[in-house]
Amino acid sequence: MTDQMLLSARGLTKRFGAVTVVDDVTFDVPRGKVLGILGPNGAGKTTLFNLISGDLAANGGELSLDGSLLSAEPPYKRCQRGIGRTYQVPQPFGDMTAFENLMVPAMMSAKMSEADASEHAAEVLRDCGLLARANNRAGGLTLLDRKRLELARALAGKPKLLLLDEIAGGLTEAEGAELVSLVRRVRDRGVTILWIEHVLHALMAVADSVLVLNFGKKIAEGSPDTVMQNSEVQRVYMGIEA
Ligand SMILES: Nc1ncnc2c1ncn2[C@@H]1O[C@H](COP(=O)(O)OP(=O)(O)OP(=O)(O)O)[C@@H](O)[C@H]1O
Repeated sequence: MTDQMLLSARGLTKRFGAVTVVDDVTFDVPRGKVLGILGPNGAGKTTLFNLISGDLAANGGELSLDGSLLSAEPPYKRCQRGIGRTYQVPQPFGDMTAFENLMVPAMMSAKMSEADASEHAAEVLRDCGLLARANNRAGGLTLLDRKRLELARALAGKPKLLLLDEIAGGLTEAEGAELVSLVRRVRDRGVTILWIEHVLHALMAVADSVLVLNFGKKIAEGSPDTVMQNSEVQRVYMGIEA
């Protein structure tokens, strides 16, 4: 590993009972780059995120961030170390406003003062197209706005590593293009991103490289073009037989 790598995984393994859902997975993510994660349903992609965010403990292997091991640190510690994530099913504090939802990670994870957090929260809401909803109760937002809020909450904690779990599904073409441009802006500010996404054209528009999982094992890794031409990826992910 070199100091150009923000995140490194070595032999990462997770079992549920007798089933190994993340199987000896090794990869590096260079700083400031976007790594796309692909794989069929049940391949272990979200479980991989849960291991990185600390929502689940691994059965084996090692993860390091910024050159130091992420051992048994709980999720809130990992947030404070700069890991932010979205969940497939948005998890806002439903009774708080959109703005208040952002104040929590800005103050608790990014450790900002109330005044700085407030300014940052407003900027993130604007970036994510939610400024007009700042004072709306999160639980009353539409699904699209809850998805935007999910991303905004992750950004409000000022992550250096951002884990995006299927944020493009169900968007119109224009909304998808807006999302791609937002992810690019975030990357251009120096944030390193891992993005699980089935909406391939959105992912391919941003990803610097792609890693493919199948039954928990890494089956391919490389540039988007190379990976999409890989015959095993075409077979397991796109159902194309050679
Ligand atoms: N807490 C759990 N207990 C038992 N099995 C689990 C648990 N979480 C996930 N699994 C199983 O682990 C496997 C991998 O699930 P995971 O959600 O990581 O897949 P995925 O690649 O993210 O799928 P999708 O694209 O459908 O979101 C699946 O077979 C799933 O049923």
